[in-house]
Amino acid sequence: MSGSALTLAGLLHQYDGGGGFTLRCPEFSVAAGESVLLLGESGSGKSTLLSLICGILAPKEGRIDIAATELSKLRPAARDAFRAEHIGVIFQQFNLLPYASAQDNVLLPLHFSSARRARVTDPPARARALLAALGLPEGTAAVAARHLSVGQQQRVAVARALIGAPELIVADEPTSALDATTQGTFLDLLFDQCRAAGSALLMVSHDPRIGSRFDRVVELADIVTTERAAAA
Ligand SMILES: Nc1ncnc2c1ncn2[C@@H]1O[C@H](COP(=O)(O)OP(=O)(O)OP(=O)(O)O)[C@@H](O)[C@H]1O
Repeated sequence: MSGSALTLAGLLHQYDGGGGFTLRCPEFSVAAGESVLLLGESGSGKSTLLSLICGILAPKEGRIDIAATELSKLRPAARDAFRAEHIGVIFQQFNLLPYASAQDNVLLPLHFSSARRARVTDPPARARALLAALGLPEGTAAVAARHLSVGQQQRVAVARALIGAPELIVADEPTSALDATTQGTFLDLLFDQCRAAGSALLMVSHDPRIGSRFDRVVELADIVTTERAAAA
């Protein structure tokens, strides 16, 4: 499994509440260091699939392998620890700690994973270097996340995902709040950093225009089938 950052097989997920949304993914994989854009309409199940891949949701059936570990076999606490160590997640809403500085937000994953921490020689210096490489103005590292612009918060979220070079970066529409020019610059920086860290990148979006930057573009509908329970 050394050539694969992520492998899904026979996956089945069903939400207990809500509209009875069911998602099946027979097979899908991302190679080590590969960048893949997953395209799908709103409501098609992109975030659900990413939550399964990150171990935030557990599948009813099937298996998820990341970095040669069967994530789907782990209990919730072990899945959280695994995520901290092997996956950098960039959420749609960034999920930054609002009162913590940009630098402290970037350092957060290292508190949850000693292995990831061990891969960074000087964490504060690395956090500042990542923020600078992602285009944060000098001095911004000390500013509380809640005082940063949306674009700056996006960069902090990316630096937090990248620190400690996890095998897989998972990004849920990270450019949705950016204009076209800023989006291009942001993606250049994200790709540079993923390449430097050797991380695979799986990004979901509904915007096909960014596809040319990726090694592979996949339509969600080609890898998953979904069903909704009929309304009562
Ligand atoms: N917590 C939940 N409980 C029950 N059903 C849910 C839950 N979250 C999502 N769903 C259902 O799953 C479907 C897929 O949602 P999901 O967020 O995965 O889609 P998406 O493609 O990421 O959408 P968007 O692009 O708008 O973020 C939704 O239409 C909704 O019906």
